[in-house]
Amino acid sequence: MIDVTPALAISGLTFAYPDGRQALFGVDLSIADGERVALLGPNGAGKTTLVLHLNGILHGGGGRVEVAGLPVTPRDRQAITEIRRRVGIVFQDPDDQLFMPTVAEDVAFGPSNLGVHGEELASRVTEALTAVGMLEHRDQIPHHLSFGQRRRVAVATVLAMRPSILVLDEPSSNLDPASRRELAGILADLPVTVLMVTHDLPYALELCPRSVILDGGRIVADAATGDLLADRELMAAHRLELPFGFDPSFRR
Ligand SMILES: Nc1ncnc2c1ncn2[C@@H]1O[C@H](COP(=O)(O)OP(=O)(O)OP(=O)(O)O)[C@@H](O)[C@H]1O
Repeated sequence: MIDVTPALAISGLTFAYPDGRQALFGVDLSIADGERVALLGPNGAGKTTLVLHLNGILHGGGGRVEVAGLPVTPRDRQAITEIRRRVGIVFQDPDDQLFMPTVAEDVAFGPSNLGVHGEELASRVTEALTAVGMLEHRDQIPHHLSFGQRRRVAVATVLAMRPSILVLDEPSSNLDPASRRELAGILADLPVTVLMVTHDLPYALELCPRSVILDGGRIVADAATGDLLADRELMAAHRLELPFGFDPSFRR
């Protein structure tokens, strides 16, 4: 039988911060295994709030989040450890994720905490660093690398956990054009389900066949990325702007 359990299933997710500000108003989102989806929306739309629910950092509102069929239940420590293995979040600032003396040790840190050791650990480190084109830097001090290289290593630290879904928060931010393009090539080849939060609409078009627009804590559109970006009224209504001169129809 074919397994049709979605990689991510969110239903009726609501959340208000302790100061009373409601950030999510009943979000429903299902992502199939192997899909690559961009999460778009203006500042303050609720994108980060949504992402922080995927591994239980934020919780306590209404609704349900399931990762590969496993409910995100933050009060169950064993379940949440498994969820944090399954949901790999690459935060915007790689320095939030790199703190060991060498690149290889940073990549080994997560899996070794889960009890992976010896040859299995070594092969995961090699595999993850190879996937991001950073194997030759394995013995370097992370903070001696360039920003773009550190972002790639941050992606490797998450890949080494063999996540069922990779969540990328603004992966192209602060990269020069060549690094941005190289990272796109790396991300396009990863055999993993991806949810990418981005304001970089050409990047969304290049990497994600499907996009979801979140605005005011609600999903307001969910369609093929090319179709969304070509809908000028929809884009303007949600403060989404393509770079000057960029024509999304060229890429479809
Ligand atoms: N810690 C907090 N306490 C209270 N309100 C918050 C907190 N964090 C975010 N918010 C509010 O929740 C709403 C959603 O914010 P969120 O950071 O999720 O938006 P975003 O879509 O990620 O924005 P951006 O594109 O600017 O990163 C905003 O109104 C924001 O002011």
